Amino acid sequence: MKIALIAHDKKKPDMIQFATAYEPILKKHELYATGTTGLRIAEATGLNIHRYQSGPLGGDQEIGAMIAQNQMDMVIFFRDPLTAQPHEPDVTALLRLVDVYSIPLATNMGTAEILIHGLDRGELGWRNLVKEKEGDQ
Ligand SMILES: O=C(CO)COP(=O)(O)O
Repeated sequence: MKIALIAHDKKKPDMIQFATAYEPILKKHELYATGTTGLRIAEATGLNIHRYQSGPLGGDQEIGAMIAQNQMDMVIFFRDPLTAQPHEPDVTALLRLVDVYSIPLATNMGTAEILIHGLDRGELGWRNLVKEKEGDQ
């Protein structure tokens, strides 16, 4: 499965904690991240992670483009609900595409834990069916 990991600055410690705790599960999947989040995760863990641009420089949009091509299976995006972001329109656009394509999304640690356990139990298998169907068209 392809998983996007994104965290706003004040939520990066949460993301590091999450990626460290679930490294054994995450390492079985293809990981993508916005620039700084990806760098921090790579520094803190042994995870191999494809890094896009930093969020404010277009990273959210790059991940959005993958979603638009049905190439992303799960998004874990620890947003900071208390700080204004200069690229808020990009954040909104990414979250909109997640809903357009019914991609499982966690915006906080509580939901991320549930998603990652579901992923490990193989509960995202339906994504392969969606992708196979897309390929048929
Ligand atoms: O701003 C972000 C998502 O909107 C995250 O970007 P960085 O991972 O580059 O800090």
